[in-house]
Amino acid sequence: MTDPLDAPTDFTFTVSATDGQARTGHIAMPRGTIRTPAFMPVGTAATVKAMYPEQVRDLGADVVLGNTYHLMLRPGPERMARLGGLHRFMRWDGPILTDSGGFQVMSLSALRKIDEEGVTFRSHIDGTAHRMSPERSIEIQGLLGSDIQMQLDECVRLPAERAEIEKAMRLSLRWAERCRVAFGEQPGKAMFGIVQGGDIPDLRVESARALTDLDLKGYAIGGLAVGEPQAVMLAMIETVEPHLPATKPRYLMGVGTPDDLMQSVMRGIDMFDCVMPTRAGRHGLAYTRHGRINLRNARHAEDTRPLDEASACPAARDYSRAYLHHLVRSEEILGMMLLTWNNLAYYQQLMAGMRAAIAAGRLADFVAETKDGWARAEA
Ligand SMILES: CNc1nc2cc(C(N)=O)ccc2[nH]1
Repeated sequence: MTDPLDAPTDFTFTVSATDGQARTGHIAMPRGTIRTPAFMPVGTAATVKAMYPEQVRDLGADVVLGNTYHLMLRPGPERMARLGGLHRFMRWDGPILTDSGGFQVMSLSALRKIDEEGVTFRSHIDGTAHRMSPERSIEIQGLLGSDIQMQLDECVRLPAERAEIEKAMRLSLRWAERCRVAFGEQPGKAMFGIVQGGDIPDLRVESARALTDLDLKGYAIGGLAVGEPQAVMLAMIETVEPHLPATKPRYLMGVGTPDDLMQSVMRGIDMFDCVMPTRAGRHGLAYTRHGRINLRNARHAEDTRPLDEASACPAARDYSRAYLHHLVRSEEILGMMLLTWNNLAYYQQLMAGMRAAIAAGRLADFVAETKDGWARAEA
């Protein structure tokens, strides 16, 4: 938390160095500074699962993501506001980015219907009916106390026909304008638009150009990491990037693996969120400098080495693989906690490494060295 006396009053993005298409810099906001490229741990239901907020901060995260769909269903936006907002509720005093809820309505709820006005759906928790318009999504994100709010959009799973992708992209553009009006002027906060258009280049360009005309504070690339190969995802980033303002942050939603992050940073992405490190940790998978390790595998049963003796993270440095294997096989809660801690620490170390490499003009070397470390998997 920056000193209130000199905390910025607005949302400003500064690029301090570039290396090819890659950028490093920071977003200054009243609640704190976000170093970019940034990875945002996902705090779905007001918690980064299996982590204390102090740990999330200590491992280098500047910003966390809250899921509007989950929080609007439980505890509810008006109750969250009465309790002082999401920051106080979950004891996170840095910036919080909230998604609009649209993606999770489509992926989690039953009986959902989309029309011009918004989306109607039933809660996956208790089956109650809910309706969310662009205006209500922004209102909910405001009640939560969100610092960076996302427009309501329609994300189409791939593969899909052009007609379906085009219809959803144009609806999302109309909803972007409604969200901009609903958000109004909130100094120190931001609303990001979301580029849609599936895997169709001309629709991606149309979406990016139309959103740029709205002069928003940041631009997300949505509609990816929805079943397409990495090559298609990267091609869409390359298609969209030239049509987004270089002076605004670019946020790639729902991405990704460590390799996805590096390939996307090289193509000009500044912000990421993904459940991969936290979800994988709960399933016994560890991301390390030596590649991904499945601790459920019997080969770790008597391996006294830690995951990474050179890591600054105690979960990676101080516990044997044999112990982690035992915890995972025994389905002990501590196994989920330690591997989640390790994975988030690795993701933040990767982002910090890329920020430094871009500043030094050696991102390509950093990427090659990182991939070489994964390839030299230990015996
Ligand atoms: C895990 N993949 C993923 N793709 C996403 C797309 C969106 C979107 N709004 O297009 C949001 C969240 C997403 N998560």
